[in-house]
Order: sequence, then structure tokens, then C-alpha cells
Amino acid sequence: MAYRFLSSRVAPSANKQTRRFIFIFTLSLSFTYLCYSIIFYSDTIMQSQSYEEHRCLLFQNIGSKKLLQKSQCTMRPDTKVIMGDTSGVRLDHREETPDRNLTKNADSRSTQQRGINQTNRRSINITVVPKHGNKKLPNALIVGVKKGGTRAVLEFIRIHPDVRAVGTEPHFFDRNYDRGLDWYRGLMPRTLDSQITMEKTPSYFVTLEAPRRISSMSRDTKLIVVVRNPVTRAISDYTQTLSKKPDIPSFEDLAFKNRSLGTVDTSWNAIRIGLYTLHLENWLQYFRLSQMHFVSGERLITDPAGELGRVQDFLGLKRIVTDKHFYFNKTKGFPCLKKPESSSSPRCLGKSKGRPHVQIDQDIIEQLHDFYRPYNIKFYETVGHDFRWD
Ligand SMILES: Nc1ncnc2c1ncn2[C@@H]1O[C@H](COP(=O)(O)OS(=O)(=O)O)[C@@H](OP(=O)(O)O)[C@H]1O
Repeated sequence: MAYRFLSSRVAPSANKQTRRFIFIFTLSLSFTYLCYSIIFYSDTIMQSQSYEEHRCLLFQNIGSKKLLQKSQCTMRPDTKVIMGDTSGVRLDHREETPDRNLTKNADSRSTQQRGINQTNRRSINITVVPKHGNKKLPNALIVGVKKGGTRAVLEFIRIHPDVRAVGTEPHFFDRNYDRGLDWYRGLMPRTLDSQITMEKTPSYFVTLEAPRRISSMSRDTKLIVVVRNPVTRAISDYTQTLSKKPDIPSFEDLAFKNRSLGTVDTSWNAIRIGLYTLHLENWLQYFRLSQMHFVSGERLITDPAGELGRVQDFLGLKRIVTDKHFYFNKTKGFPCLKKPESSSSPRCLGKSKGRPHVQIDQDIIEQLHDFYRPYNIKFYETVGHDFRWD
């Protein structure tokens, strides 16, 4: 068509060569224009995509789940979303998974976080949301006891605005000590100077090396121990083990070396952990009693606000967590939080907290009470408080 159009406009005297030249020239001009348009258009698309990516990264950095949900970001399937300070994420369901997995998770979370931060630094040229504070070694630890109510204390105290805590159990001073303090610090949430960093690992209380290791990190570390009637604690411990390994021997078979002679097997962990006074002696070689606070696992259930009030006093915090933060959940049979740290809706602890115990004969329970009595009395004397377990 173009050829015919040009042919009609060119003087008849022009030779065939000139007409062909004009035609080729027009054609290449049109082709150049077409290419230019395509390149310009695709560049515009790429720019807008990259802007969306920046927005997504910013939202990730802000750490707001809601913002992420509302934004138009379309994540690639392999994209890992890091929402704010994940070291503080609640992981009730994970805490009973093998520790190696936990620490791996924590490790990879901080690696992912670093990766995203680096990406942000490289690619974002617009407002960067500042990250508050630094990762610091903990100033306070919930060191025990297993099945005492350690999760409840951690979840309740972390509502306080001046407390930041690791959600998972780092097991640094027992299983992961070889990884070093920098690794441990890396697991911690960022805190402002005015905030307290905390973690809980209930096995520390019965780990021989833990007091020495903790005191070499800082002699000023504040230690919280949640204690509970050692017999109920042992049954709770056994209930948990049984839920994972249904084939284990009966509680009675494990608790006694010789039932008729009443010889208790103190080498069984579920029994050994309850010998509080023996473990405490080890701690008192490295820490003053005033650096330790004992929470009653029983009162934690009947009066969580009262127990938390004393924990706040011990940590030198204003009493902000009060009875207005708790309600009694009849279905669960335990106090729950009206407004936990990570959400605005009420929340109870996970299913593994406050589950029904295995039925144990009353005479076995009595026998174990008799066994623990002298140890309990010694413990009350040392800490200066009668927990009334008898
Ligand atoms: N508010 C609230 N909700 C649920 N459970 C509560 C609460 N307060 C204390 N407890 C008691 O906590 C017990 C579990 O203790 P721990 O968190 O220390 O267990 S663990 O060592 O971390 O596995 C758990 O033990 P069991 O009742 O034997 O399951 C509870 O009795």
C-alpha cells in the first residue's frame, strides 16, 4: 500500500531507483518508531513493578500483618515474609518440637531478616522505617521449672511495654552453649535501652553448668523460677511424655525403684526436677538470693495479676500488667489474656498447657508427698516463703 501511495506522489520523471530508496527509508523509519515504542512501554511496566516491590519490602519492614494483608503485594511462592520482630513471635505449638529445629528456625529467621534488610538498603531510595533498638543479651531469664507455668509467666509479662522476649526456648545455657554469645544475642528481639530482654528455658534450673555460665554472661542477671507442687509437676511432666510416647511404663513403675519399700527413683527426671532445694544450692553458689524470684505456679492460676505484680516489682517495672488484662476462661479452666502482646483479641495458652492429667492412685500421690516433704521444707526455709504444698 505504502509503495502504491508513494508511487502516486512521486514525479513520473523520477526513476525507479529513487522511488525504491524512499520506500525503504520510510519503512525503516516506521520500524524504528515501532521498536522505540515497545522498549519504552516495557520499561514503564518494569518501573511500576519495581515500585510495587519496594512497597512490599517496606511493608515487611514495618512489620504489620494488617498492612501486608491490605497491600497489593503479590509474593512469589518462594518469598518468605518476615513480619517485624519475629524473635518475639508466639510459638506455643513449636515449643515442644525438638530443640534443634527451634534453634534452626530462630537462626534462619535472623538470616532471612538480614537478607531483607540488605535488599532494602540496596534497592530502596525512599523513606526507610527505622528499626528500634539493638539486640542485647537478656537481663532477665525464666530458668524453670519445667511444667511450673513458665510459658504463662513469659506470655503475661511480655504484655508489659518495657519487656521484649524471645518466643521460643533458646536452650543456650544447656544445649547450645558452644554456639557462643553472639549467636545467642542474635536470637534476641531488638530493645531500647529502657526495655528488658527476656527468654525462658525451663531446663536451665536443673542444668549443673547453667548458673556458672549465666553468671559469666552477667552476674547481674535476674532469675525467675516458677515452682509448683513437685508431685503435681511430676504428673504433668509424665502426662506430656505419655502424649508423645504412649508406650512408656506406668507412672508408678517409673517413680519407684521399689514401691513396697517406698524407694523413690530420683534418677527419673520427672522426680529429680522436683528436688528444688538441691538445684537451688547450685544457683546460690553464683547468685544472691535477692537476684532470684520465685513465682508460685499454683497462685499463677488462681491470681495471675497478683503473681505478675510481684514479677514486675522484682524486675523494677511499673505495675502495668494488672487484673484488667486477665479473664477466666471457663472452657479452658485457666486464666487467659484479654489482649496479648501480638494481637488485639483474647487468647489462652496452647492445648499443651493446662491439659487433663493422667489419673494416679491417691496412695502413690501420698507416698510422693511424704518423699518430697523434707526437701520442700528446706526449700521454703531457703527462699523464705511457704508454698504450702503439703
Ligand atoms: N493461664 C494458664 N493457662 C494454661 N496453663 C497454665 C496457666 N497458668 C499456669 N499454667 C500451667 O502451666 C503448666 C505448663 O508449664 P510450663 O509452661 O512451664 O510448661 S513447659 O515446661 O514449658 O512445657 C500447665 O501444666 P498442666 O496443667 O500440667 O498442663 C498449667 O498448669
